[in-house]
Amino acid sequence: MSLVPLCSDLPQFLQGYLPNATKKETSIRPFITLTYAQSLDARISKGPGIRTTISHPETKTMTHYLRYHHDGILIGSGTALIDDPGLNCKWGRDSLANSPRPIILDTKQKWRFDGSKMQELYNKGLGKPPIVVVANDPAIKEHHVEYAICPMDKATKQIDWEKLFEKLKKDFNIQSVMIEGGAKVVNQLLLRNDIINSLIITIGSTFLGRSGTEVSPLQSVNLKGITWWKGTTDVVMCAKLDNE
Ligand SMILES: NC(=O)c1ccc[n+]([C@@H]2O[C@H](COP(=O)([O-])OP(=O)(O)OC[C@H]3O[C@@H](n4cnc5c(N)ncnc54)[C@H](O)[C@@H]3O)[C@@H](O)[C@H]2O)c1
Ligand SMILES: Nc1nc(=O)c(N)c(NC[C@H](O)[C@H](O)[C@H](O)COP(=O)(O)O)[nH]1
Repeated sequence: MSLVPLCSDLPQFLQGYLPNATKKETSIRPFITLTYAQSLDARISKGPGIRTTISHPETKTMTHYLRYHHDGILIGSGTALIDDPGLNCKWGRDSLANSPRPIILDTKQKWRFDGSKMQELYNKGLGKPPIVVVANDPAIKEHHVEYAICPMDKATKQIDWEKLFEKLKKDFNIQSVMIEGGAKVVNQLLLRNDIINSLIITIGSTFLGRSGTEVSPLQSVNLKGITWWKGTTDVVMCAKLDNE
């Protein structure tokens, strides 16, 4: 399905929140944007296993514009398994060149590239092959997939985000990453003002109800540098996570 044109005021609205392609990034980590679409009751889907459209076509195009500006796009295995996303970039002329590298956080190796929409796009020359994040040398190695081995923290049984992003930059030359969900990933990273450079949230004018998958971090989070855009049915908020 093709995209509707990008709203003319969105590039300027987003400008201060995107990685600066012309400025040499000196940090040991890539520029990281956390982005997702939520309902008015802070749900990102109708419930476990239900792929749910929240964004208006205008903000869907904005998501592809954001993909255009990043080297990598990271999602959790939950999203990969439920949504079977393509994660390519349909904005601009050259889909392959403009697409970010998909990065799937799948330490339990449940997701397969084989048979996925990502593979279909890769085979058609419309998307890049993924990097799968694993904790140990993978038991199964799929053709065209690269693996980022990132040890788990023994206490939390989670990968160390800082080490992962450092690895993505050092070993895969990923200078910017857009994080597109899902809830478990977003809830962790909303607390990481030391890692996240920009937060871009689309809010759709719908309620998804209490059985929906909720985005709500463990503790309160303050924002700064807040700015809003208003579309036909959605609003978009850009902000930075505060250090307080
Ligand atoms: N509206 C949106 O913008 C949006 C975006 C993405 C996903 N979604 C929805 O979100 C839902 C999926 O969310 P979810 O929370 O179930 O899954 P998720 O995508 O957050 O993936 C969770 C999985 O990722 C892995 N993971 C996450 N953090 C990890 C860490 N620190 N270390 C190691 N592994 C880690 C684990 O395997 C975990 O089970 C789906 O319904 C999807 O449609 C909505
Ligand atoms: N911006 C946005 N609005 C939504 O309404 C929605 N449901 C998502 N969800 C993000 C999730 O990761 C999806 O799986 C991918 O957006 C699908 O990506 P593709 O179009 O297949 O490339 N994102």
